[in-house]
Order: sequence, then structure tokens, then C-alpha cells
Amino acid sequence: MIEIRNLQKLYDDTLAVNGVSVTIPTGVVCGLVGPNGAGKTTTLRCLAGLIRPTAGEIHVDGINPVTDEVRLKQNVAYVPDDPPLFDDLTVGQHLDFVAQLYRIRDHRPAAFDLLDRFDLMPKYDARVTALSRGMRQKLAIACAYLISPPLLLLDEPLTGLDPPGIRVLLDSITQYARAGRTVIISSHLLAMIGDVCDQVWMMNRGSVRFHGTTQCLRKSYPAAATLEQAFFAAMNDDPAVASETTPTRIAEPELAAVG
Ligand SMILES: Nc1ncnc2c1ncn2[C@@H]1O[C@H](COP(=O)(O)OP(=O)(O)OP(=O)(O)O)[C@@H](O)[C@H]1O
Repeated sequence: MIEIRNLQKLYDDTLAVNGVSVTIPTGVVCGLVGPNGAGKTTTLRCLAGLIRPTAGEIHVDGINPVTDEVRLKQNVAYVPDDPPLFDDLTVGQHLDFVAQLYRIRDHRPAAFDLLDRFDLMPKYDARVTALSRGMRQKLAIACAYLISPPLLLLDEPLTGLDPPGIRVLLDSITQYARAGRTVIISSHLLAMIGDVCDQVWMMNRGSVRFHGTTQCLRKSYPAAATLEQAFFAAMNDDPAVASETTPTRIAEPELAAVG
């Protein structure tokens, strides 16, 4: 389970994350959405232990990223939208390196399977400098899957992927969560979030605007004809679309039912 309490992150005079509190149960796919600058990447980087929160607390299966960095890194994989790969290594060497780093024994069959699924086998001996943007993205995701952490954080993972690559990734995310792991996926592709995510977590200007199941989002905004309209209504909290009877936009009680 992921617990975030009153998370705050200040960069100089920019309050990027402002009092975020969210609980995400194990085994779900949670879509993190919001406009540019909403604080999504900052929140994911705090969760991954890459930056320190200014205030607040995070627990990933009881692990505090600030006080237990090593255990956190063993339990969380973060794939940024422009993954930093090693220019001197080939595709195959990346997976070998990750396996060595995380002490994964006999990793080759799993690595081959992942490369096959992401259509990277023909590039096995290619250096990453010879890969397209989408291929680099797929390789970074394959490395994360090889580690198989309980929490997988994907920041805009669909950027640059071709339609078959998107389909493979989305299917793999669903399977990963059904195997009892948690995935948080940040994306601007609202329709996709509606398709694969059990939960939606919306941020705007550093704060949570909605957190709950997609069904709950629809229920909260009954005048919205589509899920996309419900997204916009929640984001703007448009009173013309939002239900007047909705008591709160942060649907925590429904979350417990998801896990
Ligand atoms: N390293 C940094 N130094 C200073 N300000 C930063 C830094 N990183 C992010 N910010 C600021 O923090 C705010 C939140 O940025 P963040 O990258 O978390 O948003 P985001 O929701 O991921 O946006 P996008 O959808 O554009 O990727 C923005 O105002 C941004 O300018």
C-alpha cells in the first residue's frame, strides 16, 4: 500500500506539490493526470526517493523513502519520460546490467521474453544510441519489468510508442497489477487512463482534485457524457457539470473496495 500524507515540495519559490494526501492499495493501476506543471512528476520523483519532500510523509509498503533509501530502491522502479540509458551499452547489455545490479539470477529467459514482447529482439546487439525514441522507452520499461518491483512508476510512458507498442504496454500493465503489484502511470492521454486504470488521481496546481475509481468519477459528474468530460469537469470543478450533491471529490472510501 502507498500512503502519502500532506506531501509538499518547494523548489525555491515554486510550490510544486501542496499538501497531497493519497492512499493507494496494492494491486491496482492508478492513473495520475493533470495539466502541465500540476506537480505529477515531482510527486513521482518523491515517491521514487529521487528528491526529498519539503514536508509530509510517504510510505511504500511501510518503507519511508527518506529514511530507507536502499530498501525503497529495491521495491520501486521509476521510468521517466526520457529514460537515462547508457550510451555505451547495447540493448542486451542493459538487461544484463540491471540483472547484475539487482542480483537477479538466470535473468536471460525473462529478458528475452520481455524483448520479444516489446519487439526489441532484432536490436539485441544494438547500442542505445542507435535506437529510436520509442525503442529507448520500451527498453527502459523492459528493464523495470525485469526488476519486477512491487511498485512501478511510469511517467508518460506512451510518448513515442507506436500503436502495437502502446497495446503491449497497456496489456502488460494490467497483467502486472493483477499479479499483485501496483502501477502508477502519469499520462495526458485521458481515454487510455479510462481504459486501463482502476483509479484516477487528478492533480492541478500541486493539489489533488480527485482521487477515486473511474466509476466514482463518472458518478461524481453525472452531467458529463464521457469520461473525458468528467475529467475536465473535475479538473475545473465546473459547477455546471458537477453534481451538486457530490460531498467530496476525493473518493477515499471507494478506494478501499478496489484493493
Ligand atoms: N527542478 C525544478 N526546479 C524548479 N522548479 C521545478 C523543477 N521541477 C519542476 N518544477 C516546477 O514545479 C512545478 C510542477 O512541475 P512538474 O514537473 O512536477 O509538473 P507535471 O505535472 O509533471 O507537468 P508536465 O505534465 O508538464 O510534465 C512546475 O511549476 C515546474 O515549473
